[in-house]
Formats: sequence, structure tokens, C-alpha cells
Amino acid sequence: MRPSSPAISDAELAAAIAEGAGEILLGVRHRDLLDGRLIGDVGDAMAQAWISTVLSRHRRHDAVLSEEAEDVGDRATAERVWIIDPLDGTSEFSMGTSDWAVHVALTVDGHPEVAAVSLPAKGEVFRSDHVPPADGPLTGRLAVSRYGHSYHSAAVADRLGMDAVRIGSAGAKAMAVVRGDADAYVHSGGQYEWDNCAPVGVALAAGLHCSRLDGRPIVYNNPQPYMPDFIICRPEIADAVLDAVATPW
Ligand SMILES: Nc1ncnc2c1ncn2[C@@H]1O[C@H](COP(=O)(O)O)[C@@H](OP(=O)(O)O)[C@H]1O
Ligand SMILES: [Mg+2]
Repeated sequence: MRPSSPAISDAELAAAIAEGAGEILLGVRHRDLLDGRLIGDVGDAMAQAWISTVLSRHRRHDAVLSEEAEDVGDRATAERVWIIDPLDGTSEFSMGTSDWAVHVALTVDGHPEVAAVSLPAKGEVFRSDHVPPADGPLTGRLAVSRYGHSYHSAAVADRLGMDAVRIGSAGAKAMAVVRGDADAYVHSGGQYEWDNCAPVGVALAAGLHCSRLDGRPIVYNNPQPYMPDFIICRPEIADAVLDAVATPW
């Protein structure tokens, strides 16, 4: 086999994967030929197959953690690990809305060094090496799941007087904060590293506050890839958000 292209940087590769998988996923939704659960299953499988083939061709020495692949081998002890969600917001993708995303992050020693999040149905690709600072006017909006508030997001909305906006997909919610459409995304109650690693990588690069609910930094590539809670918010409200989640009632 010919060696893979030597030229592509980690940042270019992450963005190309997020964009290319997005094109595949838009093709899966082409003209409503599929629907319901089937469309989500096919989307997950096709995006995963393409991404894993691209990574094995271009970065065969790196480890990979993906929502759609078995977590085998010694990934947790590797230095460079790609953390991937080939389709975040599978239910929204299946429903035909635009709030779904592809997440691609490269972690080095547990930190997202490079990240890309595409929102293919909106034609947007956010990348950590090019993202502008999220420093526009505050909106008073808090991004929450379409399925409702978590205990802690309700406390933040209540305490800070914020309006909840329902958006599917962790990536789409985080990018709403990066874009300046919302001031915060607060999640508790469960998620996995692939759901929030690339969104956090882009958010950090945009100058946003990202931490666990108790204020600790978010560290990835843990042996158990469960990452159940985090805050992504504008730095100017971070203290108030941390205070609200520390003493919710
Ligand atoms: N309590 C929980 N436990 C595990 N995963 C959760 C979760 N709440 C949300 N998620 C996952 O986080 C992503 C965003 O969810 P939401 O839009 O509701 O905030 C979804 O990923 P997938 O679509 O990749 O499965 C969803 O499955
Ligand atoms: Mg996900």
C-alpha cells in the first residue's frame, strides 16, 4: 500500500473528517428514501466506516475511541487518541431537523489539542485552529436538550434568569455558545467522552469556560469513557454558573 498523504496536518485532517462524514450523512438523508430508526442506524454505521478507514490510512499509529466502535486494546494508555462521535444527535438526524453534528477530536495526554465539529445540515464546520473568539453581546439564553432540563441546567436558568432554548446534539448546543446564539450549555446526568470532547475542544479554542460542574478541568481518555457533566459558558458568567450548580436550591 502506498504511504498515506504525509502533508495533512492533524487540524486539517480533523476538519476534513468532520466535513466528509457530514456529506455522507446528508447523502443518507437524500430525498427521504429512508426514515425512522433505520436512517439513524445507517447514518451511524456509514459515517463510522468512512471515518475509521480514513483514520487508519492517515494516522495508523494513533488510538481511536468512537461511539460506534468497540473500545478494545490499550487506548487508555496511549498518548494520542482520536475521540469521535460519527453522528451526535441521532434522534434529531432521524427526525429530519438540522441539530445534529459530527465530532472529531485529537486528544494528547487527555487534552483536546485539535477539534472539529460539523453541523452538516447548516453547512457549518467549526475547528479549533480557526475559530473566532466567542465575545459578542450576551443573549441571556441557555442551550438545553430537546428532551428537557437536567436538574443543574434548571438551576442555572432559574438563578441567572436565562431563557432555555431546546437544541438537539451536544455539538449543536456547544456550537450555539461558540457562535454567540447562547451564553451557556450546562449538562448533568450522563454523557460519554465522544459526546463532548470535540465540542469542548472547539469551545476552549473560542475562549469559553469549560469545566466539570464542580469546576475541575475536563480530562479525556479515561479508562471508562463516561463524562457525565460539564459546563460550557461565556467566561464572564462562569462564576455565577458554577455557584448556581454548586447550590442548586
Ligand atoms: N443521560 C445521558 N446518558 C448518556 N448519554 C446521554 C445522556 N443525555 C444525553 N446523552 C447523549 O448526549 C448526546 C446529546 O443529547 P441531547 O441532545 O439530548 O443533549 C446524545 O448523543 P447521541 O445522539 O450520539 O446518542 C445523547 O445520547
Ligand atoms: Mg453523541
